[in-house]
Amino acid sequence: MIALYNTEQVYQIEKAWFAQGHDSFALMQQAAWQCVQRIIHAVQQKPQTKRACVWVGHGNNGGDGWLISHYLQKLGWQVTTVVMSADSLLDMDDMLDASDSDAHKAQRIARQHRDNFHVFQQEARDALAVHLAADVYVDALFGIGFDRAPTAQAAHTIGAFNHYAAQHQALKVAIDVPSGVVAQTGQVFDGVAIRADITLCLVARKQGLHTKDALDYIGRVTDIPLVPHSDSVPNAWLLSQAYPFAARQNNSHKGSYGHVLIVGGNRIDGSQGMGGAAILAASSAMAAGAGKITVACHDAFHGAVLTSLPDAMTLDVHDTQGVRGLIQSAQVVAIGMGLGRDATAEHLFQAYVQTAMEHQVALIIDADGLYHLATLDKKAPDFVQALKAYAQRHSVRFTPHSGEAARLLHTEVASIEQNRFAAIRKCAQHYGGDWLLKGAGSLVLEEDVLYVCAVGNAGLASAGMGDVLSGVNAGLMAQQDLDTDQRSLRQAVLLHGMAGDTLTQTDIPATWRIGQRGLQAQDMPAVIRHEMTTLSE
Ligand SMILES: NC(=O)C1=CN([C@@H]2O[C@H](COP(=O)(O)OP(=O)(O)OC[C@H]3O[C@@H](n4cnc5c(N)ncnc54)[C@H](O)[C@@H]3O)[C@@H](O)[C@H]2O)[C@H](O)CC1
Ligand SMILES: [K+]
Repeated sequence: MIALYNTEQVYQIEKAWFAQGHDSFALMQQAAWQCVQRIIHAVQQKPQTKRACVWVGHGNNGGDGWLISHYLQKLGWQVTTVVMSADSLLDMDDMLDASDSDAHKAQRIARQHRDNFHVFQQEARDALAVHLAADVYVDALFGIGFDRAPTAQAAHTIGAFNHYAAQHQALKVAIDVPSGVVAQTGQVFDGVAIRADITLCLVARKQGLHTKDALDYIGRVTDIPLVPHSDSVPNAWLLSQAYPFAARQNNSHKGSYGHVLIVGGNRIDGSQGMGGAAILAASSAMAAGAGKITVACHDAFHGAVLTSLPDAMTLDVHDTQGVRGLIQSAQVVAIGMGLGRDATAEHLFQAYVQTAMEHQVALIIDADGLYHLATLDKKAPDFVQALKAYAQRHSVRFTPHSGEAARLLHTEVASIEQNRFAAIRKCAQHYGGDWLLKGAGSLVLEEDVLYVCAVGNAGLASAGMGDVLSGVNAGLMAQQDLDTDQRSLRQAVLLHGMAGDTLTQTDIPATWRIGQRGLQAQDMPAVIRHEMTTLSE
């Protein structure tokens, strides 16, 4: 797995390197030289490609850019350097001052050899445009220092970069971070960011490159490590490979693979009801290999459950005695999908979670279960504290999307989205247990280790996909013959993401192809079974 770092950790790695006596400017020279090698490698199929347009900002990312310009010219490339703002240009006496910042040293080297540069916005657009024909566009505007909504000047420059690069069909190479992406959180403001084909990630892989908006801007990420940092503890791990399953023992029987109880699929007076949620969860649990499944749902849906899952047992979700009895014989209870949000549903939720705790049964709390948990956090804090204590010793998984997480933390969705890494840690601190924060680049916090899920796509954001995921989660947790990794929350997230990617892959016959828009939850269980098979070979 690839280690992911937050920006403080990256700065720490660089600081520790300089503290050992290594020169920071030498590091910048090395960074720039390595980037030049990767750029040349990227266009090696087109040997006639020798025109670059390098856009430089006024921080150290810009410093990298000035040196990249200079080195490419030393190698015979025709290079135009576009300076974002005149105020970053050294005036003549600055040019003679050898003492100052790395970025200025870089600029001085580039300009002392009379590299040709143009100041964006100072020259009329059409006058500038004639200099902008190139095969490679290099984004050295902002790196890990970009930490807020872009100023007008930054937004204008980023927009121009994307415009001219597209006009010249140039390869877009982002240095360290695509400008406009916040390296800490993956945020992009109003779609203003460099749409890189390649991101050359310096020193260490930034966590923000793999979650939220960043996924649409990073292109292919290549690491340029530059300094040793194996002793630094990463903030998260990038998950892209699911854990393989061992073949099942011949002398096993379905009892070995656990009994899953799905509690949901309710019908609140007058509503159509949400039987589908329970059916999706149940069929996904079976697809993930659960031995036995019982669905405690509104009896109006028992027929539908049996039609889609003949081997499932059903129970009325309001039959508290019956459900409590069944909880005792289940390995895992997944509660919340389509349970409803009225007072009765809240009471059922609390009663069944209480019973699961009394009988040491594993829990998955999703959807309306999370809704009630957030309400009970204020209304019945002792119950929530008891669940937190229980979650320290037993498997309890919470699987919110950003909206549910916001309600659980009694805050706004925006505050979750602006730092998802911090949000998932707050949830775990407050409620205990293991957490999944769904969304682009889902985050998993399991056994206090943070993971970013690199599989899956926007198609998984459709209705019912969360119910499928809860089912896969329950199905894996129920199987006592699986090891910790194979039964883990991150394994469920990977399986779910892989199924979504398989369903929307483009290199299959058109008749079977499903677009991300067309992806539906009921397509998933069959593919989950397929993924389970490929992981068991
Ligand atoms: N020796 C080294 O330290 C090395 C650094 N590397 C490169 O340096 C950048 C990080 O450089 P830094 O100066 O910290 O930040 P940036 O270059 O990203 O520029 C930030 C610059 O821009 C301003 N700014 C921040 N946010 C915004 C915004 N939203 N709108 C407008 N302006 C903004 C901010 O005020 C700063 O002035 C790193 O990414 C590497 O590329 C290398 O690792 C080599 C060694
Ligand atoms: K950049």
